[in-house]
Amino acid sequence: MEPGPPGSSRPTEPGPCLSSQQGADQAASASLQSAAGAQPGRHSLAVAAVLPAGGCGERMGVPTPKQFCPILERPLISYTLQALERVYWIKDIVVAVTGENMEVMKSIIQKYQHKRISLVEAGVTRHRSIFNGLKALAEDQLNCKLSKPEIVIVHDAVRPFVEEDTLLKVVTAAKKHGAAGAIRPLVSTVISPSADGCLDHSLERARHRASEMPQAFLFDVIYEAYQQCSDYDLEFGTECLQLALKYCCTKAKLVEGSPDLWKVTYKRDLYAVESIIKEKISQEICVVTDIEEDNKYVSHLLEEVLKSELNHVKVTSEALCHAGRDLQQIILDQCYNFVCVNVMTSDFQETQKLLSMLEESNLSILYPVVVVSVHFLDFKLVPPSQKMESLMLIREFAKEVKKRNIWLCGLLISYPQAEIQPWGWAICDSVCEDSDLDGRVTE
Ligand SMILES: Nc1ccn([C@@H]2O[C@H](COP(=O)(O)OP(=O)(O)OP(=O)(O)O)[C@@H](O)[C@H]2O)c(=O)n1
Ligand SMILES: O=P(O)(O)OC[C@@H](O)[C@@H](O)[C@@H](O)CO
Repeated sequence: MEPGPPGSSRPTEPGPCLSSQQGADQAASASLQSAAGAQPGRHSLAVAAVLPAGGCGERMGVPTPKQFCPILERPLISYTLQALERVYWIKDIVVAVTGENMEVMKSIIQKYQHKRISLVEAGVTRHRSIFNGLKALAEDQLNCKLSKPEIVIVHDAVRPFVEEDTLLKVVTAAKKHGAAGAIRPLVSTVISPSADGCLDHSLERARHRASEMPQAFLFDVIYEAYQQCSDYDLEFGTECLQLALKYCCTKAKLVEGSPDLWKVTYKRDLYAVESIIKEKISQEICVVTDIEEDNKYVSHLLEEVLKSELNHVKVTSEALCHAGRDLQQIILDQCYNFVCVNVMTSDFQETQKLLSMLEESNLSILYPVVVVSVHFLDFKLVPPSQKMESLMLIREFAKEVKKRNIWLCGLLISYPQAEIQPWGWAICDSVCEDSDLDGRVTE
């Protein structure tokens, strides 16, 4: 399932469009329309976005342009596209990529089912890439399916953590002031060196801010600015707000942005993005079992242990049966971590049912889903050799489902039937298909 057309249900958290967020989105849209002077239902504000993604990522120091560097096996730009797609009142997203990366970009759009995306050729500088995106929106080009928006958002493709409320703030401010941009407090003090490489003067840090993204403009303002822009500015400029001021006398409204708005520039930033994403999608674990009394008892014990061990994580449990309607809701609410309990059985039937449901939901298109298949076997009834042999079958499952971004591992708990305690897991043998799990399962 992928993000739907505007007005459809939208997820509140990152991930495919699975959960209904109609109410909150309508509230946001109403807020946007009313604040922008437009009337809901009568005159909706036409908003589009331009994403410059034509750089080579020199400072990243790797062969792959940073916007295409993988985070949890998915290109960085796909996270940014998904963040913008969650905002259904952005009607078009124009991405500027180099000719050599056009096919790569098209394959990303297809694989992750991105919608409302149009591609234009990037320029040799960021400003030229942005200008090319604006030209596509200005209906300057023949048979172009895009229409000119009232407001255009400009957002770097390498800033994946942009939230709807920040976009709403800059768009609302741009409607009123002609231009708006997100800012953040400076971390380091800005200094000005003299010609001989010594300190000439420093700026008072408290009186200055870092210019971030997103930025938003009345389309006519920023388009006019780019059309008037000198070659020098197009070549060496880094600030769109400055172009609006210099060429259109438009003073941008500055909007305080959130800490996560930073631009991925150096290699360390990739590790930070991965860590933040893992944290976002590790907020809930669902313990899944069938309705057998043994399983329900063990499932309850397991849930209690997880709740006590992982107090920052929401732990829920659901029965796999009842046609899975309850579990469907858990999946719709975008839980990405599942523990499937199998007591005195190692045929993985429950786990297979869960895997099938997860594959049907398309939940793992955008983020990896972790499934831990836990097998409680009474070692007096099941000889050790047989228990490990049956568990090894899970490796084959794991290889197969990994292709669909589902990370499966097995945990065998051998115990004497009478001794299973909420805290006492006797002997654990685990079979993990992929070491990447460590960052998710053990947290
Ligand atoms: N000719 C260019 C240069 C940059 N960008 C885009 O502008 C955004 C911010 O630019 P920056 O962080 O400087 O990206 P790079 O130029 O790729 O990085 P570097 O300066 O390290 O090469 C990025 O999404 C980048 O892809 C672009 O569309 N066209
Ligand atoms: O110069 P770079 O292309 O690295 O980065 C562009 C940034 O300057 C820009 O995204 C913000 O400062 C807001 O304009």
